[in-house]
Amino acid sequence: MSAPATPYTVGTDAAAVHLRNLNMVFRGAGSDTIALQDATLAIRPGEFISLIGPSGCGKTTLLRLMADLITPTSGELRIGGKTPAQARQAREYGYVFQAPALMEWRTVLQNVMLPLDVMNRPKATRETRAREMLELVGLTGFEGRYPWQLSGGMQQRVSIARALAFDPPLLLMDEPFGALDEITREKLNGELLRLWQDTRKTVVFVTHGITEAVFLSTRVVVMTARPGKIEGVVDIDLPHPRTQETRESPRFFELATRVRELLRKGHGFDVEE
Ligand SMILES: Nc1ncnc2c1ncn2[C@@H]1O[C@H](COP(=O)(O)OP(=O)(O)OP(=O)(O)O)[C@@H](O)[C@H]1O
Repeated sequence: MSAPATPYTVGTDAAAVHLRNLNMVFRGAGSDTIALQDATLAIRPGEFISLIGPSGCGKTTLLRLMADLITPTSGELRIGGKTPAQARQAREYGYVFQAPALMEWRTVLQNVMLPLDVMNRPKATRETRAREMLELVGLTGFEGRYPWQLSGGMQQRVSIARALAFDPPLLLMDEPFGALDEITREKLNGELLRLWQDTRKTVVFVTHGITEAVFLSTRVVVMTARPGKIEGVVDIDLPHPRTQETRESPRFFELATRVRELLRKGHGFDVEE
């Protein structure tokens, strides 16, 4: 276990995501908000990284910067060696939002096919690919349903299938299971891990849940608010495959405690030894 003061770094080209001294300031009428200050991090291809921290610490801002939805105030950001704008054009990432954001008038199959329609992929391959993705997330048999006919967990699986449809190397996930009950969330955590192992995508996952972060990740990035900063990084050395037993192991408890300590430190609380 480690929480290096300077996060792991690799050469820009080797990293799936590389940020160096990244800053994001939102200019307000009266005051500015430093949403992200001096963030440096390199994410290796195939890693599962969770971003955890209190409300307002810049987790979504960091994800939006990676997705080229906003432009940094200063600093460097590369996605697979490309600028965020180049990466967006090259469709390097899929984005999963907190709310599934499905189109109500399209069936499950049509929702998953949507990005392929937009990209004008050959018609014959669109449906085959969408069906494969639905199988991957365990929704075979539900192709003809409409989003409103599905549970929240199933809707979120459809949005994951949609994000994977064009096979991006990077998956950006913003609290995808935040609105779900604990049991459904644990089930989807297991499914997401299996999917990650099958596809070897790089995943950047925003969460408020310590156990969720520890269970899923190769590393947990702990952030603090006002200004938004990376407080520390915890390596998660739990073996795979991870199961219910993993959650109950002493090592799991130790790692969760380490993440919790960093969160408390960021809040300015005393850290219990
Ligand atoms: N478009 C914007 N304009 C002005 N301020 C913004 C904007 N987007 C975010 N902020 C501010 O930047 C800070 C970081 O916001 P961000 O949404 O990244 O936090 P977060 O860690 O994702 O929070 P939460 O856990 O509540 O989703 C907050 O203070 C927020 O109010």
